[in-house]
Amino acid sequence: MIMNQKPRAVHFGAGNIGRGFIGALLAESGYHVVFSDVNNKVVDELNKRDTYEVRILEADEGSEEITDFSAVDSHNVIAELADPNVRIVTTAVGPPILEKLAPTLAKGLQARRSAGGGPLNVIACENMVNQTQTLAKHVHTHLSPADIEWLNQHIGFANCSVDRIVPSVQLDDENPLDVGVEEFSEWAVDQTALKSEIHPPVNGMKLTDNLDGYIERKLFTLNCGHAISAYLGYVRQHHTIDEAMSDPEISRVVRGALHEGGVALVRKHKFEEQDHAAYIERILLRFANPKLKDDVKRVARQPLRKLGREDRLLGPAYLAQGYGMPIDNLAHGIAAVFLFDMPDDEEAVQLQEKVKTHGIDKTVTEHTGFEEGGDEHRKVVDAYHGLKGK
Ligand SMILES: NC(=O)c1ccc[n+]([C@@H]2O[C@H](COP(=O)([O-])OP(=O)(O)OC[C@H]3O[C@@H](n4cnc5c(N)ncnc54)[C@H](O)[C@@H]3O)[C@@H](O)[C@H]2O)c1
Ligand SMILES: O=P(O)(O)OC[C@@H](O)[C@@H](O)[C@H](O)[C@H](O)CO
Repeated sequence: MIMNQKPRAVHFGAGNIGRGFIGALLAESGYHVVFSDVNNKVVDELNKRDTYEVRILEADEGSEEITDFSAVDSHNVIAELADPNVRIVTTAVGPPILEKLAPTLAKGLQARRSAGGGPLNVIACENMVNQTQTLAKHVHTHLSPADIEWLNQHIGFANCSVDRIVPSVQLDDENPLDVGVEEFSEWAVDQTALKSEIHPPVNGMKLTDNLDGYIERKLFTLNCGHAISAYLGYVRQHHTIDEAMSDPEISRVVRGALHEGGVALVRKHKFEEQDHAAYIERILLRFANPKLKDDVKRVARQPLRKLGREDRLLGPAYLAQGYGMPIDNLAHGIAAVFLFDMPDDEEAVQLQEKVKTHGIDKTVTEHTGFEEGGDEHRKVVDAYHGLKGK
């Protein structure tokens, strides 16, 4: 057992958001952060070095120095999870990875139970609705009923919404761990699901009992506009999001889509109209940040996930439709997803194969739920043909 009195946090996924946001906040808040990653190169670098920098990529550049971290590969993380000094477990690995990570987390929590370890909270910081609950379900499949009972009493699984644009940019720094981020950040956590107080409190973590509002506002606005700018950017051969947003045709569609979804979000969550309009404007400015150099391919990654019914494109489209609002710009953005032809993205390859084999009409129906002959289906397919011809 590791006998260090300092509170520890285990964070799975030492990538962009792991090093650039969640891990950095935990370290700044007084935790020793143990990163767990399957990438041995990152694990070695994290163990070799004492610090890395989080560089703010804005007109007024600044940087934060992150210290007090170590790293383990997934085999050694089980002992870490049993350590009573570990108070919080976070992930930022990508939604499809949570199922793969679950057996290890289950073993670690079993080891914690055997060691008589105390409560802790698990928070999956992934861009998808209720991912911590999804992780909990996967973990349960690897546990006995008695373990699950113990888990229900001692381990909080709290959903969250996490927002900070962290591009995959290789900074020309000497330290490969350095990461570039935008200044803005927001991390909202469902406090109703916590099983123990988060102590020490994490700077910048907002505890809320209205998480649904935060999740939908962020996913259906920031990620919606981001995705549309990326897919249209790809079609119109732009390389980065800021470049795409400087294309008047793209920025018009993105702004239009955010307002279509926005009207519905304001109604559903009873947001103040003016506040939401300001939220949209702030997001458009964030996209235009030329220092981020955020690759359209990163933002467009995994198009099948992004076409999920509760995700950033169809989520706001169905919401707007439900309130009888038009969805012309959202449909335009959705159409562009079917043109994302990226050989090194497995989901893009699958989608392109479907379009080739079944044709665009059927593929749109399968992935959007819009019936052939319906207004929404026609809008998406017409926009697809219009974009394809460009
Ligand atoms: N980058 C952003 O701007 C941003 C912002 C908010 C939320 N997110 C979300 O955060 C998550 C991660 O995104 P990212 O941009 O940091 O991706 P990334 O690819 O930079 O990082 C993911 C990391 O997870 C590691 N990993 C993969 N499988 C693993 C496993 N089984 N165990 C431990 N580590 C594993 C990878 O090696 C990689 O280091 C995604 O869900 C994303 O939607 C990203
Ligand atoms: O991470 P994804 O693939 O779900 O989405 C790509 C980007 O839109 C996303 O990473 C944003 O940069 C992030 O959500 C900002 O908070």
